[in-house]
Amino acid sequence: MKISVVGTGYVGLVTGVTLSEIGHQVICLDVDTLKIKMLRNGQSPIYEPGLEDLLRKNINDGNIWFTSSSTQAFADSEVIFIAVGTPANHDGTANLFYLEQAVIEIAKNIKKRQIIVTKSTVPVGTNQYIKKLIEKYTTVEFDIVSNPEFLREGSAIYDMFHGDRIVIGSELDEAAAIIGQLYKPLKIPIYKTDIRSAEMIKYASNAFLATKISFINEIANLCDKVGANVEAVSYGMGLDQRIGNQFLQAGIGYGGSCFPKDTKALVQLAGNVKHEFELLKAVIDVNNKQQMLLVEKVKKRITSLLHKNIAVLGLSFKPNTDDMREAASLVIIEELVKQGATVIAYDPVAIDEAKKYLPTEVVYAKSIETAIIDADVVLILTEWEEIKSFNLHQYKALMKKAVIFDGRNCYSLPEAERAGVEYYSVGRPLVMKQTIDEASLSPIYSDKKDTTAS
Ligand SMILES: NC(=O)C1=CN([C@@H]2O[C@H](COP(=O)(O)OP(=O)(O)OC[C@H]3O[C@@H](n4cnc5c(N)ncnc54)[C@H](O)[C@@H]3O)[C@@H](O)[C@H]2O)C=CC1
Ligand SMILES: O=C(O)[C@H]1O[C@H](OP(=O)(O)OP(=O)(O)OC[C@H]2O[C@@H](n3ccc(=O)[nH]c3=O)[C@H](O)[C@@H]2O)[C@H](O)[C@@H](O)[C@@H]1O
Repeated sequence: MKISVVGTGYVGLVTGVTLSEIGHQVICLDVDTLKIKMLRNGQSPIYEPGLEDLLRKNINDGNIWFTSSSTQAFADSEVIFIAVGTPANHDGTANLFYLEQAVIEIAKNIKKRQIIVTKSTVPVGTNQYIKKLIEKYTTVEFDIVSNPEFLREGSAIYDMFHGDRIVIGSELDEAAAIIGQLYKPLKIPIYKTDIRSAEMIKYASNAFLATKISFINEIANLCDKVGANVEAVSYGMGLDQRIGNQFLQAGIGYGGSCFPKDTKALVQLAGNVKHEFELLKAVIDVNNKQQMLLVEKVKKRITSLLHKNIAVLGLSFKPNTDDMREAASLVIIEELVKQGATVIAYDPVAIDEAKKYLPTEVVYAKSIETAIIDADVVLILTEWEEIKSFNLHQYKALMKKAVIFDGRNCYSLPEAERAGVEYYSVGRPLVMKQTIDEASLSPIYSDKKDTTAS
């Protein structure tokens, strides 16, 4: 099939490359000419495991092309996928500016009947709006399909080939059948529904996953106070198949380009129809507090952050991506810098991207070793494999005193105990075996016994 994809970001590029891999002829359009230039040279503008190899293979096989010309992009297309960004406005509503621009370009340039598929995450009712907008600019016939995307960054290619479901929202069985057929080689279950329900499935799914995370983070905070271990708790909960073991990893809260914006957009959407989504508001609130929790623990431990060297390991919002959008590290590092600390940051992949977002005072290290060597305290913010597998004994060997605040529970407690480090994690008991300079230590968990007993 001849397919056009509008927007070559995480979703557009991965979709385009996947569709080309399963036998379609794909042309991708982006207004960012630099991206198009890189893509034509077989270079992926984003770090996504497996993406660049698949991109090059399909460029060489003549299955995928890149352009910044709308005329060229829609000259032969039968199906057009829209995958432009829908970021949050200041008030939390979805910003549809890029979508509107893309839709107008499509409407002005299509010459024959098309199926226009919305992959971008859009509020319920947007596809209906898109339909009306297109009709303003063209008399060419077209059908609208909502086909929300569920891939995760860092495992996007895997997810495209192994997704749990493909949701197709359409008012016309024929259009839904064509899109279903297009995806057939992926052998992923297809769920066909109406357009509004498809739009809602996307927001409800992200909101539910965010709820699971905030829930387990609240349990973790409670575990901290009553002396339980959240790892054991989430494992025990997850054994119940009705609960499931995924998305119960406690930490410093969710970040990324979607959970934060989509939860806010759903609250706004509910507000528009005079429905107070109290539960989701609490989920967002818990997440905002969770991001700062580690800093509060550090402050309790070393009293003042002024002139302290703080090593931060991991900057991206999750491992295996260089995406810094709404990463918890942004909020945490900004606070550390504000309090007068010197931040030495390390990330295996995201440093170049991080520099665009972080305060200029931040110093970047080329390795974990160089980041921690002069540090008073280490903060682990992203569970990259390299960080998780870094030997705990190295902290002990390299730092004057190994004080680690692990926001992602990367190490087991016995491991930390054996290494003799002072180890704070999320929702798990403190490990503090080494001899501690009492003068610099305030009793962060000194009330724990009392609380447990009460
Ligand atoms: N990033 C993710 O993991 C996922 C994102 N989504 C949704 O997919 C949509 C896209 O997200 P991302 O890929 O992360 O965005 P992105 O910001 O990475 O990419 C968007 C791309 O669209 C291009 N663009 C903007 N206006 C354009 C226009 N008029 N014509 C052509 N290109 C244009 C931009 O230059 C950019 O390259 C959003 O609605 C997002 O919520 C859904 C599932 C997963
Ligand atoms: O709409 C989207 O953009 C996508 O949003 C998420 O994908 P993504 O944000 O790429 O990554 P996740 O793996 O979901 O992680 C999101 C955040 O939650 C955090 N998280 C995740 C799981 C967990 O148990 N605990 C936890 O704190 C991660 O560290 C990360 O900051 C969803 O998982 C995708 O299905 C969806 O398509």
